[in-house]
Amino acid sequence: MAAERLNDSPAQAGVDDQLRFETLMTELSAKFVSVTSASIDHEIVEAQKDIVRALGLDRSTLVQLRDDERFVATHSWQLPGLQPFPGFAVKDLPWMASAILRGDVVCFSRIDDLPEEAVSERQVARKFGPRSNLTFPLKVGGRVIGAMAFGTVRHQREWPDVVVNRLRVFVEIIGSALARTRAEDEIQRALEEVKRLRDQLQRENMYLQQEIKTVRGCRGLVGESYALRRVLEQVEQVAHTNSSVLLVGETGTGKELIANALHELSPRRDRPMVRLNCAAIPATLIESELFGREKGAYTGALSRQAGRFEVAHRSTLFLDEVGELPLEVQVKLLRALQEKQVERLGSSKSISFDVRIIAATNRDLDKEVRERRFRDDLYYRLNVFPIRMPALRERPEDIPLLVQSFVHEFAKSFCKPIESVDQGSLRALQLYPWPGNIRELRNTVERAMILANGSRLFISPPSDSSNNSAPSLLLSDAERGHLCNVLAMTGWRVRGKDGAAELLGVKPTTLDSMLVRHGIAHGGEQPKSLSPMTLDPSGSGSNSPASISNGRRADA
Ligand SMILES: Nc1ncnc2c1ncn2[C@@H]1O[C@H](COP(=O)(O)OP(=O)(O)OP(=O)(O)O)[C@@H](O)[C@H]1O
Repeated sequence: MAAERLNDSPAQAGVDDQLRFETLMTELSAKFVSVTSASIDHEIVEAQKDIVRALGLDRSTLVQLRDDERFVATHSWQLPGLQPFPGFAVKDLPWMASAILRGDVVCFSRIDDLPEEAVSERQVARKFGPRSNLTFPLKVGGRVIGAMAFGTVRHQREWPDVVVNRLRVFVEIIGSALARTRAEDEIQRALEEVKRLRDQLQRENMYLQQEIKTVRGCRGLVGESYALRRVLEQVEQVAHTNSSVLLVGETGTGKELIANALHELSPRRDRPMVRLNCAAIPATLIESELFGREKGAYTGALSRQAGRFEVAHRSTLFLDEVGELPLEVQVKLLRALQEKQVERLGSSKSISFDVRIIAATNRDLDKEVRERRFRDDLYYRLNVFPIRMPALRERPEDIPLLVQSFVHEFAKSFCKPIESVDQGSLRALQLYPWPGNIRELRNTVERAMILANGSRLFISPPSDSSNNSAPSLLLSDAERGHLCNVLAMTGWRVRGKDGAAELLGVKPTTLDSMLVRHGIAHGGEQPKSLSPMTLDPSGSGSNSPASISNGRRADA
């Protein structure tokens, strides 16, 4: 057998056998350089088998030191019929354990070769073997983590230097392979943890995005008037299309909120809506804001800048105050919308975009077109789906709900626990024409909240409304105002003696339909503003307008 020959002196050893052993060790070493963590355990046992057979041994065992101070056999191979070596506790074989932990090679051909102090080792070896043994410490990153042993239990043998040296190198390679695959496992575990955290973050992100949408979407809109519900129906109809939407209405009526709602309900909601307030940017800069510019495109263009069309690619571009666009920019905007391409200022390269346009204006664009301040072709292009935002005076029944919503908002930020709003104040607010609409109402409530020093809030309508805008001369506004005044006189009673219908000289049913037409109340019901208005003092664990008692919000 090859092992017997290797046992002999080098002079007697067959060159072929030695060559075969060398070849085996080279092959095994090469294999362990690239072994994967999935196959290393199997490959170690296979190598033990090959080495035991090549050297004519009986068994090989790889033990690893565990926290409980035991060398546990993790890989072993032995000839059929032999018991595997079970491993040992440090305290049971102290001489062997400390030799291994020092990093010494333990080699004996006969049990008697063991030193005197190896008392337990001798006893165990006599009882269970081995009769000859060669044990190498197994190191990972310079630290002893176990040992690999080769031995005989049926006969004694010598351990020529060539065998010891080759096996020592091989065990070092096993140690490196274990270190590498352990590190790979660690990296794999770390990657899996990173992936798990990333998935979790993605889920949380989606949740937060959804939350943001909730805040930004229709839910920020308070009101339940017929006029507002009609607007929200239109929003629902057009949101999912790519059509341009033109929002028209007085300042402060909620056009930007509706633009947000349109975007958030559209398939483009995963990307942020891009805004441009055409009135807030000097005419000279609007072009570069819209279309972008190359560095040096004009004096002062110190850097390259992408235009809003590029930024809004696959999303929505909200052009607020579009009626303020200078005529020359209107031409370029129209061309960009027709060609779906822009060129940055200072560049001749065309950049394609896919952008949905929502435009808003508080100007009367029909009139602007007639007076040639707004291009008719651009107007038709933007006015594909017009939505008219009702003025607040057209929907006074929303005022109590809006007031509640704003009171809650400011009560929280000013830390003022308001329990109720004075009913007389609410009626006065409903009679006020609100030229600045909801923005003005919000500012009015904010002012009242700053001045408030009790649990009941009194709110006075702005006194100098005439400074803000000229009174409306429309017959319908005058009629509406008169209806509200008479209703206020009768305590909002429509029917019966001294009711509003009698005072106005009309049938109660006629008054009912007039109230509906003006959006004051529905079907002769008492207007919502008359119901006792009490604010939930605790905020009911939520700061959202929906949590206000009596409060209702529009939800598209
Ligand atoms: N239905 C509503 N419910 C609650 N708040 C509203 C509502 N409509 C408008 N607001 C609030 O009123 C203020 C003005 O709204 P917004 O800016 O959308 O109006 P706008 O019509 O775009 O005004 P402008 O034409 O001056 O730009 C904002 O604070 C907005 O949150």
